[in-house]
Formats: sequence, structure tokens, C-alpha cells
Amino acid sequence: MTAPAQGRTPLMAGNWKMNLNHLEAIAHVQKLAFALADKDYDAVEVAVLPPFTDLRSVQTLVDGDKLKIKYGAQDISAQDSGAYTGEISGPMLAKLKCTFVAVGHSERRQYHGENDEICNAKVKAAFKHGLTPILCVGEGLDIRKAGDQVSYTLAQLDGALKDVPAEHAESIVIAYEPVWAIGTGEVATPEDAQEVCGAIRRRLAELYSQELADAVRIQYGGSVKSGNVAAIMAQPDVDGALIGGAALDADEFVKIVRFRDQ
Ligand SMILES: O=C[C@H](O)COP(=O)(O)O
Repeated sequence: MTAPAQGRTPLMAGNWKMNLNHLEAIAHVQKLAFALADKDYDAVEVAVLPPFTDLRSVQTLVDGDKLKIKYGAQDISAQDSGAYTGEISGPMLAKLKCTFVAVGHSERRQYHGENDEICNAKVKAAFKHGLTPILCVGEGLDIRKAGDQVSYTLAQLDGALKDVPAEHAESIVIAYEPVWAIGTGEVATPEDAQEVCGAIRRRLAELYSQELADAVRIQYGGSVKSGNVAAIMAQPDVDGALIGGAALDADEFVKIVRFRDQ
């Protein structure tokens, strides 16, 4: 087994989006746990990001059976509490022992108007409550066609990390998700993924330090499947994947987690 680049443990996270109710969630996580209950499973960190309504069920299962699977939410409010109908706060997610929370997923940006300022507030809210943000960045098709994918994505990174101190930023996870590859079956080439993930790491070194940049995990997301994950993971600056559609099939997700076996 090859050692993870720079000692970074790969993170494979399944973003279920608005799929699987709390009963289906229990069955799904049990299946993952059974399939991943061996020693190699320690070489990859595995997480699921279910809908809010599933989190208590997943927590009960993970706690009760002492599973190594981690879990988190798909969004977080920038506020701690109060009259914010429909929102879920950092303290609520922390109480559910969430490890991760996705921030700025392109679907939040597209359908809920989340801009870099909002993402910045949400990143800070996550850290305030001991949660690890998985900050999603990435360009749309027009930007890609114009060849501006690196500058566009780095501007999103800069905006979301504004005034985030190094002691927090060192544990962030960045997910590079080109919007044109999400749910389309059109996966970025490994070289496309490396180009932007490498640029993200260089920007982290400029914003903070090389040491911090070397420690941060950068995922690729966008039509990841068992058949393409190994080539993407072979890139030096790709440390995992944020998986949407393929994460809803437990067998397929397990194959992705076991990318080294392919
Ligand atoms: O969060 C996951 C991404 O949006 C990727 O989704 P996908 O694997 O269905 O393309």
C-alpha cells in the first residue's frame, strides 16, 4: 500500500444530498460498516454527510456500535441560535457529535444564493463549534471554457478563508468540485483535478505557510465512481473525494473507499 502524500490520510466522504430517510440511513451505514470492518479501513477516513433528519439516527448507530465511520452535515447556519426558521446551528451539530460539515456546496451557492461572504461566516461558525468544514469550491462550465478555472476557484478560496486564523485553517478540508462535472457523468480528467488542487495548495501556502498547506486535505468531487477514482487519487494534490450519486450505492461507495485495491 502506498503511503498517503505528505502523510495526509485520504478522506472519502459521501454527500447524500436530499436522499435516504432516517431508516434507509441506518441500513446504509450498517452495510458500510460491515463491508469496511477490516484493518485496511484505517488507511482511509470514511465519512457520510446525510440530510439533517438522519443525523440523530446515524449518531446513535455509530456511538452504539463504536463504528469508525464519521459523519457530518451538508450545511450549517452562520448563527448560533435565534429566529432563523429552517436553519440548523453549529451547537446543534456539535451536540450530535458531527465531525464534518460541508460549506458552500455548489448547490447551496446555486439554489440558495450562498456567496463567498456567507461561506466565510459558515466556515467560522463551524470552527467555533469544533466542526471541520469541508469547503466546496469550483468553477462552472463558462468559466472552464474561458480557461479561468484556477483564478475563479482561488477567489472563492480567498473569500471563504478571510480572517480565518491558521490554527483553524490547518484542519479545514477543501473540496474542489467543478460544477460541470457534478452529477453529469462528465468527470474531470486527473490532470484537470490536479491543476486546480495543486493551485489550491499553493494558495494555502501563500495565505498561511507551506507546512499548513502540506497538512490540508484537498478532495476532488464530480462524478467520482469506482472506475475513475484510482486515477484521480494518483494525483499528488488530491487527498480524497467528495462523492454524490455513487455514495448512495453502498457497494459502489465501498469500492471507491478501497480505491487502492483496483
Ligand atoms: O458533493 C458531491 C458532489 O456534488 C459530486 O456529486 P456527484 O458525485 O453526484 O457528481
